[in-house]
Amino acid sequence: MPRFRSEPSLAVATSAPPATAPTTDPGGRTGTPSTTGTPATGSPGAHGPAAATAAPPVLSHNEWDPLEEVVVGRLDGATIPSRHPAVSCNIPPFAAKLQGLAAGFRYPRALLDRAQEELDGFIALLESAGVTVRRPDPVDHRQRFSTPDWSSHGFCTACPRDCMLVVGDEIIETPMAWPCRYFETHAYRALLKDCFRRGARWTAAPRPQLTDELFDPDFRIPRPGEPMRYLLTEFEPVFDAADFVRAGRDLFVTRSNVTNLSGIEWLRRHLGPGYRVHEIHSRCRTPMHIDTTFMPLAPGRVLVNPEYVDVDRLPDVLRNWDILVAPPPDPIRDRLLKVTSLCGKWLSMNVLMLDERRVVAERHHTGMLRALESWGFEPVPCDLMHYAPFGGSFHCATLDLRRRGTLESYTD
Ligand SMILES: NC(=[NH2+])NCCC[C@H](N)C(=O)O
Repeated sequence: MPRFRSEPSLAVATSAPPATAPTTDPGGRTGTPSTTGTPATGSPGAHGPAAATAAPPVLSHNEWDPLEEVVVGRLDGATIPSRHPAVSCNIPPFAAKLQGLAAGFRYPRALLDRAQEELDGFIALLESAGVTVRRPDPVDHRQRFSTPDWSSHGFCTACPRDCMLVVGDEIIETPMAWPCRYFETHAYRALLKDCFRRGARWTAAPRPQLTDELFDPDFRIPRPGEPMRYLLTEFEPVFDAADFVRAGRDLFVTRSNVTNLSGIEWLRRHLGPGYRVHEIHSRCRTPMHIDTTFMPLAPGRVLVNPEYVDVDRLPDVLRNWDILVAPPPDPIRDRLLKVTSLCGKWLSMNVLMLDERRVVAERHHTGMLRALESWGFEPVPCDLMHYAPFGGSFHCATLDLRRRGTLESYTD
């Protein structure tokens, strides 16, 4: 039976100031042989360029090992998404109206400037913590593109978390359901090719057709109390990377309006018997992306959204985990932000772990900062609230390329 509201001490390596290397390089049963993290561990300059020659370009097994290199999104060229049922059913109703009117236009300066200022601060914070920051190339997302079946404008590259999934030393481009995101990974081609050249495994899931057969024409958002419904059919596999989170050999996924069961099955088969993929049922009626619902923060510790997750229905593998119930988000009063956010209020949960103690969290959400502290984490407050019109916060805005650690099972 899961325990609730754990005491601070559990499962956190209680050593050392967080900036130093972890005391144990968890003497794992099953490290990936070619990539044992040992050489760089403990050397003072392990984060810096000096270590770059030895470091594998892509290696990240979970959401909490010490972060060494990360991709951070970019706002340049951001364009209001083209009209599509997969877009409008996943964003708050008022923002959906505005989006319908302004589709294909650039985001207004008023939204860009304040988000950019916060993004710059976030990047500075990561760099000051010794993390190498990589960026996508700037792209003009107003450009139209087409396939034989449809055409669309682009969207933006604010959220690298959504279009690429890192599992161990592999980086997977995911088959996204929003037509406006079809070519999103092109902004990362220079980065991907560089990682490939230096030894990463680079994969793209089968490119979806995104024709009408994928979208249920009778779909409407279920009312409270009605059974859950999803926009997507099983016409072909689609998924966003951000519907998955990683905890070593276990991955957790939410089925959503951008991730269908075929998409989950594709990834399960692709990863093979070395991994287990567990579904987390979300009660969110417009589900899209797991990282405001279920966020593993440390070995055996997961932050859950009490509105979306029924803690009594979590997969059995979590029975020995600490279930940390997220406190209510602090209300957002800024009207412009409220009507333009593409996200719900639970972005307070969208935190980024620097290691299994230090957690970058939104300065505005004081309830969350306090809760993290009471659970024994060290919150690092930062501002990124005005990024919400572009699709997320700290977790969405990043993609960890390298975290120092080995492949472990945390559920046995
Ligand atoms: N990786 C992301 N872009 N996550 C954003 C999660 C947004 C989520 N649909 C919400 O509204 O709360």
